Amino acid sequence: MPQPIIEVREVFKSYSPPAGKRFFFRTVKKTAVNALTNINLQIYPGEIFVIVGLSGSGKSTLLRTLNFLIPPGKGEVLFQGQALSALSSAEMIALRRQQIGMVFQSFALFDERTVLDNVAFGLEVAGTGREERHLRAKIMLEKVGLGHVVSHYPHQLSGGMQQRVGLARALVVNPSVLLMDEAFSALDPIIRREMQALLLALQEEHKRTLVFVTHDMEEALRLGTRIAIMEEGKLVQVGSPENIINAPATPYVRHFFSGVDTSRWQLAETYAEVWNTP
Ligand SMILES: Nc1ncnc2c1ncn2[C@@H]1O[C@H](COP(=O)(O)OP(=O)(O)OP(=O)(O)O)[C@@H](O)[C@H]1O
Repeated sequence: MPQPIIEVREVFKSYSPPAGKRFFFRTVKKTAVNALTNINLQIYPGEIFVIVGLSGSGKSTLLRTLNFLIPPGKGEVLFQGQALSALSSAEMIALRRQQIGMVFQSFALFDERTVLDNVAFGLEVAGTGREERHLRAKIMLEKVGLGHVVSHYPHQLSGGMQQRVGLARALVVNPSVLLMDEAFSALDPIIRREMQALLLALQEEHKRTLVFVTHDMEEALRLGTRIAIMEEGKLVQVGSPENIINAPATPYVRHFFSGVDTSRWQLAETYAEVWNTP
């Protein structure tokens, strides 16, 4: 068994309640939300680890603990064996810039920068010279099929194209791990399929570790090497797609995947071919 690239040990996270409100001369007490309860998991190099669950089950909170955007209340997260809680703030910034990239649903592009400069941004921050960063950004944009719009601005692109820019921007710094939070959820179904295919094709070429949050079961089955299912802040099952379909650990998991067309997830590899077909 290889060493995990990320390890989560006994992680808990709760959000404090908002201050009690006075209501008809009584103070209404609100209780804390337990967003994560005793999470233990290992993520291995090169896998696409998908986190699924209903809205509010804790997926985004868990994803953000992996790079300490949300530090856990209790427990520890290790990256390549190193406890994140021990890093200085400068080391944490370097880790997020170089090792653990992130792609959001909202694209989060800079409107006033060209596509090329958006993608080159991470390299610029890392001090890479102009010529080299533009070259690397251009190569990455060609890989995501956007070599023809390098001088455009984000508002000139469709949603799918903007998300490809977001992906290129995250990948150009060559992170070991990429965290993706509902990254394709804002896209229409056809574009979403194309993005999934693109991601699988890029993964074929360069095996990174991807941690992908989605509430879409078919997306989880199509992309995931392993799938983690969350329910009310707890991990209820972690396994391969086959394992989860054939041996759901709880009625919740069975219910979750009921009605999903499981014939399609077996086609995952062929999407890479479809993408490469002119
Ligand atoms: N900043 C916050 N303050 C208070 N409560 C929060 C905060 N962020 C999340 N929560 C609560 O923590 C729980 C887990 O939220 P989280 O966003 O991690 O779930 P999720 O599975 O990603 O949900 P969704 O799919 O809707 O994004 C929810 O009950 C949510 O309301």
